[in-house]
Amino acid sequence: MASGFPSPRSLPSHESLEAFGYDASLAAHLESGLEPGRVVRVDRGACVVVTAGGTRQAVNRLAEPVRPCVGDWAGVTSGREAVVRQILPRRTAIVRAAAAPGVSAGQVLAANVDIVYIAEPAVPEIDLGRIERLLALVWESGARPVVLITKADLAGTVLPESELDKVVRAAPGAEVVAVSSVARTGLEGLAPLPGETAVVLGRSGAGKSTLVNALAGREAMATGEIREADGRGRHTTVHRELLLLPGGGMVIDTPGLRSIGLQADGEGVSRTFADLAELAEECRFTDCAHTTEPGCAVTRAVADGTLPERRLASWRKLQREAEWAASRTDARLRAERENRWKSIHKEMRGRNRP
Ligand SMILES: Nc1nc2c(ncn2[C@@H]2O[C@H](COP(=O)(O)OP(=O)(O)OP(=O)(O)O)[C@@H](O)[C@H]2O)c(=O)[nH]1
Ligand SMILES: [Zn+2]
Repeated sequence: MASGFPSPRSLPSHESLEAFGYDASLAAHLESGLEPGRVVRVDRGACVVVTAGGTRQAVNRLAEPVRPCVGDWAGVTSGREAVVRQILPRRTAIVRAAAAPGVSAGQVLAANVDIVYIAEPAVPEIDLGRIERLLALVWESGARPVVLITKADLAGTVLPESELDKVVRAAPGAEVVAVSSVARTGLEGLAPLPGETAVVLGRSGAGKSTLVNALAGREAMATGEIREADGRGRHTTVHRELLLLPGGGMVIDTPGLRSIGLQADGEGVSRTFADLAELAEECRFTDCAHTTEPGCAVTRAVADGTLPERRLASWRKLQREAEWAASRTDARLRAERENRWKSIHKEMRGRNRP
């Protein structure tokens, strides 16, 4: 199903809602009178849900300003078309800052995922900063990141150890694997376990859809050529889609990410730079800014080559961005609170009038 919506169909016998990960703790949140369903495809606002009765197109009738996103568990009423009336609490959510200026709420890229494959191609060159940025997003979400250096077959017979080592050092706490979807290397043991959901994130042309097809064992997603000039992709995938894999896990393909803005100032950045945080504990001053302070363990590590200067700069940049995003969120929440109070006061004044 590379393009177009599926016509309503019944679930094959091996596909039940449990196969998509439905369980008692989700059922506990379902409003009475609604049927559970998982959002398996989102394409410019239109979505497809899978319910016990089959897969069908859905329309959104949610009261709150929440948009269903791929991976969501929904409460629906269903006829020929399903109607989404509730979104069950998300266990995890991959959220990036909204691209549009003036909009402070983030965009949920995928929900209820256990694993995020961060796809970064080995050629023309590995962008460590992009990996760190995505790692911050993933650690923040509650899902487990796995960094995949894709197209390893194009980087010589094996990806040089030194290259891979740089990635490992930029991704403390995360698994790093060199893979080739074409030569089928590095894929063993990669697929999510039965009931688990993975999502692939990365820039256009990183090989996300090719990887999803390799895991699915069929051409489920269309793949694209990359531009000769700059080795970038052409944004072949335009929708987000969840597939059930032969092994029982699920994987979500997504369109190439143009921007990866950080949304919150939580655990994300500090976990991504856990090595730096550990070094900073050894600085003489607890409020060390790691610039010109004497006894700074961070600048010492840069000087003796154990910490790449690039990584320190990347940390500063992402931290500043996350703090700024958090302060904007605070300002927005404050404004919303004030507006709510204003309208309550106005209403009370109206009521007290004789
Ligand atoms: N040699 C080689 N080429 C690959 C590999 N994986 C993907 N490619 C090629 O890279 C190009 C882009 O792959 P896609 O899978 O379409 O990339 P994508 O990340 O899904 O791109 P968008 O859908 O635009 O976001 C295609 O020409 C693929 O054949 C690989 O492991 N080895
Ligand atoms: Zn310091």
